[in-house]
Amino acid sequence: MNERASLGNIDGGIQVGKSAPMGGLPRRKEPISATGSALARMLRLQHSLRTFYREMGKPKVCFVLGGPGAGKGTACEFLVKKHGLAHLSAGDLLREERKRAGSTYGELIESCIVQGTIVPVEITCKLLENAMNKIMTESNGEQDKFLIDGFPRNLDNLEGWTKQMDGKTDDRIVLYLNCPLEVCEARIMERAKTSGRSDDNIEALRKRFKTYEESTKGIIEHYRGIGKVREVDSSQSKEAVGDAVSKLWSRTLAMSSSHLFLLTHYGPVLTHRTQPGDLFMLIPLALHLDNFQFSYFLCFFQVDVSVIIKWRKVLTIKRSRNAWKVCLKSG
Ligand SMILES: Nc1ncnc2c1ncn2[C@@H]1O[C@H](COP(=O)(O)OP(=O)(O)OP(=O)(O)O)[C@@H](O)[C@H]1O
Ligand SMILES: O=c1ccn([C@@H]2O[C@H](COP(=O)(O)O)[C@@H](O)[C@H]2O)c(=O)[nH]1
Repeated sequence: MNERASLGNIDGGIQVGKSAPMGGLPRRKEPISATGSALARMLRLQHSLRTFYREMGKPKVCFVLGGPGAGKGTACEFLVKKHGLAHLSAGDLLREERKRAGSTYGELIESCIVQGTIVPVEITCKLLENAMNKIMTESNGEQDKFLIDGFPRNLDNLEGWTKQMDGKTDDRIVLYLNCPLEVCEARIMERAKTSGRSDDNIEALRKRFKTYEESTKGIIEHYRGIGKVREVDSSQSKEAVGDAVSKLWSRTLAMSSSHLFLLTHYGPVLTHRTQPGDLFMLIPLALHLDNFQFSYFLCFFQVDVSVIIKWRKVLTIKRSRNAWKVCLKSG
């Protein structure tokens, strides 16, 4: 499903964010001795679980950046088709808002687009937030992975997003499509023959290039500095770029959302990063380790079955009533 743009306007008024999937920790079966270290472990565990569930419930975001004509929209469409992600193009949302009857911001948006300058973040951010909420609501929370194309473009965007979204999203990575501006120019001039866009002409394009060089590149560098940039050479053919972004998605994004964690009083005892192609199952697990005294393990996860199989040297898995039980092998 291509969910590009056409998804909301500023008056949409839907609340952002969705609550964590679980309210709190499960009750333990046996009391633990109230020593200081046990308490410290408990608190640490509680803290990691809170963080974990807080992050789990948030929409996951991949920003897609690159010069005008670098192929952001094209790459996003590919990812939507191949991986079923939701695609929000900030530019498309602004163009949509510009033509909405009665919009307060239509003229301002048009003037920014033609001048190649950046629309104030409050407007763009609200449009993005409304569109994300619409998708999440309509999919009953199932669609929670978003490609945000062409945003954040400058410092105002970056600061505004951080402030307005206030940790409501899990901003995973920035997909940077690196393409020489001469290539971008040739592509846009070709697109201009049919696009009908008021900024697809050489005069507006030069202004957009200037804004890109002066403002957007700094944002990409900011993200690179914190290790979030994944770069693809988008001067290649559409197929090659599609392949590259798809591999990136599988290796980086899918992996980071599919850890197997077993959490205990002692903190996480087992984590594993899965490989592309692993089998995933979404099963609520109540896990017990028989040999531990206070043994409430928990998981509400994407569990990679092949990982469990690898661990079968030390663990066995039994089904007991409605729960799966993981037991240490004796001997
Ligand atoms: N790898 C590619 N090789 C050749 N042409 C491409 C490639 N990727 C995109 N194009 C073409 O270049 C034009 C611009 O692509 P696209 O709209 O995806 O870029 P964009 O980065 O989203 O642009 P903008 O920032 O202006 O919205 C389109 O006509 C598209 O078909
Ligand atoms: O976050 C954004 C995104 C876009 N704009 C304005 O829209 C045009 C066109 O954007 P495309 O991504 O090329 O569709 C851009 O030049 C800006 O004027 C914006 O202000 N903020």
